[in-house]
Amino acid sequence: MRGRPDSPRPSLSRVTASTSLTPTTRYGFLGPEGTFTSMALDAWGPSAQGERVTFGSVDAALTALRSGAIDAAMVPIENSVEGGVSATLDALASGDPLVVVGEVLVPVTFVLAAAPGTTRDAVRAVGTHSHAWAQVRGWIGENLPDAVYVPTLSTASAAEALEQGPQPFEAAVCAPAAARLHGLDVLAEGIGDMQAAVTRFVLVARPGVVPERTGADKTTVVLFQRDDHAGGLLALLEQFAARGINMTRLESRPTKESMGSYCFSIDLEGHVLDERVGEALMGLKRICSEVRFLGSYPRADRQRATIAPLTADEDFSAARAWLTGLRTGRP
Ligand SMILES: O=C(O)C(=O)C[C@]1(C(=O)O)C=C[C@@H](O)C=C1
Repeated sequence: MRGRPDSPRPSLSRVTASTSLTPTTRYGFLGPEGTFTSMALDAWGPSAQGERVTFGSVDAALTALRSGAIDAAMVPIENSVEGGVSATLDALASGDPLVVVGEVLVPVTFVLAAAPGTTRDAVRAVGTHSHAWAQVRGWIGENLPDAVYVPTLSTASAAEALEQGPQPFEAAVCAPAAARLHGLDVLAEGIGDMQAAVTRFVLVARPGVVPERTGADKTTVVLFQRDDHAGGLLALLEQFAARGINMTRLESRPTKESMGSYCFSIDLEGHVLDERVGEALMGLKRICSEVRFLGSYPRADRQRATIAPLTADEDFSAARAWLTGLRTGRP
């Protein structure tokens, strides 16, 4: 994993994957139009011809996906300021299997917006999504120190509500596009505490076709340990280290079964069709109580994996051919 960021903020970027998704695919997302999630879906090329279905939460979208009511769902999974999106990580770690088929990076810019004519002095309460609130806390603390926070289902639902009439909040924290869409006045722009904030979204589908290997891929897994013992996490990570596999995200999440019981949600560089990734997954399958495979998919930044010496596909094939020779008496 990388320590400090050393690359500039990405522009909105997408990757389309060759999957079973077609122009008639029904895409679910956290609505209404104007959310950052809707922008992620806009950036997902093939969605242009599909049907767009809005939901009030990530859980509702994933439940609809599992039931077959929609074919794919765009959900936030990671934010450069707030870290992993727990609602998404937890919903993917349990229940009927779902897989990630692609990812989109969306730069996140917030405005403070209100019904026309509202002044900043009149703002006593602010409505927005909890993740957005966490990203503007510093600005609010300095500029509206007495403002009360009112949680809403999304940033755009706060903006939409203000257009409809008086609410328990006078202003919304939302994307500039949502303020425009709902005819709101922008009272302040660029109010995010980190100007370079980016949210990573993933397109999730029911298991089917695995997106093609591109050489610039990620694989997401959730690992459940058999038991709690000293060095348990190290044993899991060794499976990656021994095969030269870099991780891009590692988080522990409670399994919710008992106090102190955690699983590990991991993104790694590479595709399940890469020999080194396949071998690592087999190693994990041996030592974990469950390895939940959440998909291999093209990276949004198209950054190719660095293949460490002696971990290329040919190195694994040569070693396997050698073992076959030994086993068949023809070394
Ligand atoms: O409310 C929205 O606009 C969303 O798309 C949700 C969401 C999130 O869940 O993190 C997406 C991106 C931003 O980081 C803030 C909120």
